[in-house]
Amino acid sequence: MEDESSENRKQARLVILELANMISVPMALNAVVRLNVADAIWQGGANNPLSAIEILTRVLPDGNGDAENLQRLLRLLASYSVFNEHSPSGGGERERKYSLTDVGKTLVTDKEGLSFAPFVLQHHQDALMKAWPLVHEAVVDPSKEPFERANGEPAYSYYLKQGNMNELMVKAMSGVSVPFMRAMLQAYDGFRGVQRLVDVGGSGGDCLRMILQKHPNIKEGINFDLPEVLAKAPQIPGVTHVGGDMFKSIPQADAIFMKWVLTTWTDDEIKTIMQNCYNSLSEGGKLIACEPLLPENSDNSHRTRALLEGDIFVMTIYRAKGKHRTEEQFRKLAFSVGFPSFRAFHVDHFSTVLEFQK
Ligand SMILES: C[S@@+](CC[C@H](N)C(=O)[O-])C[C@H]1O[C@@H](n2cnc3c(N)ncnc32)[C@H](O)[C@@H]1O
Repeated sequence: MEDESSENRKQARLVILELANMISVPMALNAVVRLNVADAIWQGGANNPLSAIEILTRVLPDGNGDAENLQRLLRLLASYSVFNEHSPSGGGERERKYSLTDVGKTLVTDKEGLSFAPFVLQHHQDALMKAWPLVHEAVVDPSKEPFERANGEPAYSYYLKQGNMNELMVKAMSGVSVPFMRAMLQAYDGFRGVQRLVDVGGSGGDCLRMILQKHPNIKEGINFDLPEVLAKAPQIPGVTHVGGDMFKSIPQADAIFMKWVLTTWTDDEIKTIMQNCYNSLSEGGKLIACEPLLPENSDNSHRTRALLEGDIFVMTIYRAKGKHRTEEQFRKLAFSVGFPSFRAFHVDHFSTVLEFQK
């Protein structure tokens, strides 16, 4: 019989209870995003510490709402570094005040109307939430992903049939992709000499717009995505919209850009996409893909956890055999369709630039 009073057992019981209640964390995050708490605290850069009552009067100005319950959410999220908690007079429930940490600031709406908030909302919509109790089914039978089991069809086609889901997806992608692209374009100069660039799965077109701004040598930029997605995408000077299916063919180019596209598909599907890229590239042309890159070793760092969590998200929502891959797995896939040269540029902790040259 184990000694339940030993430190090891106490720790073990604590950790399993923390894990069993972990759902409180993303749902609390989703709640503060729905309430628009980050913008309420930020107030044009003031970021002054505010009590839950003060925040509540900003997010629900009609005077309704429960400040104590808001504070319970803020406390939990302070323990995950989303908010700083200030208790100037050593405690007391009404004394606690909250400001935004660097993590919390990612939820603040910027001048372009973007932030990470739509990504949080996008991940917690009803149709996606319905898939999560079915994760074990991806082990029992991976022929159908949990999202499809729960909703009767695959995620992308489901989004397209629900206009608001498609719009939220585009907004979520822009909010996450724009800051990444700023960092990526500072560190990576592989677009030099490119004249005709196709962005495969370009969504709202932000990535392409930013690449063209930085590299005026690119004379022609093509946003290639599903026609239904492009129908909602804004017109951007210098960018042509071409609707199509990357599994059939991709417009000719001397470089192809692709961000967060390969990850959601199976190995066989990736080979088809990469083969179509290879066929459409001129000799010496490049496929520049930005994808999450899984580390070889498992540990408890933020990076490894964020990438492993994203991997389970892909398995649950997009394809039971779609996944985050290691550098070596990408190298093998690329060689198998004929790309002789491959380089990885580590410009970000989550996504890596993978350059495949024909
Ligand atoms: C995860 S989003 C990435 C969007 C954008 N590249 C970014 O990172 O901000 C994947 C994109 O692939 C597009 N897509 C899905 N299936 C496609 C297909 N068969 N052909 C072309 N694009 C497709 C989706 O519409 C979506 O815009």
